[in-house]
Amino acid sequence: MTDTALTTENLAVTYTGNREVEALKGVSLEFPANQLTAIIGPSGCGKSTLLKSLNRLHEIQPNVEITGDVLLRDRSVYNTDEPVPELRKRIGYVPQKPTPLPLSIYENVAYGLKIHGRCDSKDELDERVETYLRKVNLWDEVKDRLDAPGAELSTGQIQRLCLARSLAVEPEVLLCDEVTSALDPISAETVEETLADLKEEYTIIMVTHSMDQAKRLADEVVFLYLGDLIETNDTRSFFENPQHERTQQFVTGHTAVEYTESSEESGADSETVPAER
Ligand SMILES: Nc1ncnc2c1ncn2[C@@H]1O[C@H](COP(=O)(O)OP(=O)(O)OP(=O)(O)O)[C@@H](O)[C@H]1O
Repeated sequence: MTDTALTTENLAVTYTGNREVEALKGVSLEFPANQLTAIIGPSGCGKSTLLKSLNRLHEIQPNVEITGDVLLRDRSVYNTDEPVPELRKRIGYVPQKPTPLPLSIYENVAYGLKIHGRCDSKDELDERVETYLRKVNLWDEVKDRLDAPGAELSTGQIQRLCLARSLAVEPEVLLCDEVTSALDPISAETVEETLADLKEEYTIIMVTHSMDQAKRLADEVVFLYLGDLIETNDTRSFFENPQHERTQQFVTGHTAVEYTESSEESGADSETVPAER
């Protein structure tokens, strides 16, 4: 039986600013543990909204209403007294544009370990920093300059440093928001290789615009369309034998997005929208 790390129960998110946008319309899903799930769909279909609502990140913005629930294992993410920063430690988030702390490479990784009192001695801290830098395949590139500012690294290296920083607080789930899309192709490939290694050990949920990346990396695929969950399946079945007509259109690059206020806002139009960016 598949072990489920995270569950959404009829999760609905509405932005209530100048215009009301139903970004997610009652999505019920199970994310399997120690696997990588890719969330895909046309622009404006609710991918980022779903990802951010998994660890309550969307609450940073004003005018957002949410109903339903998210369960981490069997504990509610929304109906809980647990402070949100503690929750976000257990469900980490890696953004599209990586931003290192204004600290050294070493301190970028040590920061979370120190704050959460996870190391009793300097030796242990050194060991843990090395462990996490190795996990993201960065150790060999930085071991001789650990005191250099994190910001001096290349964008691809910074993305891996940010991954190491997220892993250092030992999250149960890692949310990755288009983490390769701001990178040059070689850096993107290196980060992708790192994610392929990490998925053996971590539950990763990743938003991607690239179907090729989803095919290469994902164990499971979730397909959203205008805020609705259309189909979820293991990656091979999803691409080789899509069950839903909309999925078939999407995987063949012929998704026609209906003209709605929300699709207008997100830049989609009524013409055929290419599935790949
Ligand atoms: N802060 C906000 N206020 C109002 N509407 C928003 C807000 N954020 C997102 N939306 C709208 O909610 C819908 C879903 O947006 P979301 O960013 O989740 O989609 P997405 O699939 O991640 O899009 P993309 O692929 O373009 O990044 C879109 O119609 C978008 O315009």
